[in-house]
Amino acid sequence: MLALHDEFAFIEQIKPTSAFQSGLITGIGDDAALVRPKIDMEQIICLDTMVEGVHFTLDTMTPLQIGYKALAVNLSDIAAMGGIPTYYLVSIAIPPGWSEQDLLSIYEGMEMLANKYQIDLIGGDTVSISDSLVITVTVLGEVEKGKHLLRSRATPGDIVFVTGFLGDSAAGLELLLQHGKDHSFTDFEEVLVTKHQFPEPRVEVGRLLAAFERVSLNDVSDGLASELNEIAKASQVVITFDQDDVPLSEQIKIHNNEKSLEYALYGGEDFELVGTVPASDWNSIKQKCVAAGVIIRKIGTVSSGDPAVFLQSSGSLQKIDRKGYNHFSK
Ligand SMILES: Nc1ncnc2c1ncn2[C@@H]1O[C@H](COP(=O)(O)OP(=O)(O)O)[C@@H](O)[C@H]1O
Ligand SMILES: Cc1ncc(C[n+]2csc(CCOP(=O)(O)OP(=O)(O)O)c2C)c(N)n1
Ligand SMILES: [Mg+2]
Ligand SMILES: [Mg+2]
Ligand SMILES: [Mg+2]
Repeated sequence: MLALHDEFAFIEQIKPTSAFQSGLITGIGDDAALVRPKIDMEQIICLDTMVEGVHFTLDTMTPLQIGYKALAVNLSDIAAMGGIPTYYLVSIAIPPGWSEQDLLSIYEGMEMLANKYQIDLIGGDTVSISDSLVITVTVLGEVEKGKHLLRSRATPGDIVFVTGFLGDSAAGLELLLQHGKDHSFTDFEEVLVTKHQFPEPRVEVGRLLAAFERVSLNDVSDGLASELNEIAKASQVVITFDQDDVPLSEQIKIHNNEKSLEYALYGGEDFELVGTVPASDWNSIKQKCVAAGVIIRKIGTVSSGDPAVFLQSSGSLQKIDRKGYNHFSK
């Protein structure tokens, strides 16, 4: 079955009829989009791709969830820079077998977040492909001049923090691969599965952190071990975190207590934020997160030395390498 009869008729259907952003000059319909950047802001630009068979299958995610997550993972990268998202573009390569309704559902999933964050779809590309669906979302964002958050700003003496719970998405994926998305999951399994299908990008936390003087920040796409190593390397510091402080949900402990730490360290796709701040800012940050309804936990400290990450558990220290999700070593 041909996915679409007419590429142009499809584009007409997904074209927004109104805009949230006042800086939008021309969106969908010309050779390129035109936007007017705000003079006192820096522009942020990122993209992430999701590939059928690699990031999702139709057994793990509905078309609506695929769309939602393709935008969510990019909003997570904007959050990790401390930014406000503004616009997005979508490139979609569609194989045979996908109905027009499936494709509209993908866009509906993206719209859920676009409406929440008041961001405009301003362009993209629609092409055919032989086998697997590929969706690439580009997000533009902005941050006050000098207020962007980098991975490279950790300093000895900082505390290390992480938002939310880690590992739930990987545990949810395991359940989905085992039973398929149409299975009737128990309530606690449903929490894990939902975390995999509808991750919440931590844009509000990124914004509140951007008000602080010095924060290093990264989002958890490939697992805590990988992200902490990225901060350690970018900042040229040592990070030590405590096994007992890794935030694990009640649900993951019920699902598989023994493997829960492994999911948290190496599973990925949590899309929480991990970073470091001066110890003097910690209480204030914690209070602001609590007020915003987001869990945030201190998990470790930063010290000087050759870049490395260590896990502390019952008195012993274990070096944690940059293992985690890697597209080319499985
Ligand atoms: N094929 C590519 N061409 C150019 N830059 C790339 C490519 N792949 C990744 N990057 C860049 O490498 C950096 C790390 O990418 P990635 O690990 O995917 O980041 P994240 O995990 O935050 O999404 C980013 O700055 C990204 O833009
Ligand atoms: C069917 C299926 N198999 C495996 C996974 C697990 N998985 C795929 S990509 C990925 C890591 C995150 O993706 P990546 O493209 O590395 O994101 P980025 O770091 O660029 O944000 C994980 C854990 C999945 N989501 N779905
Ligand atoms: Mg990426
Ligand atoms: Mg990232
Ligand atoms: Mg990413």
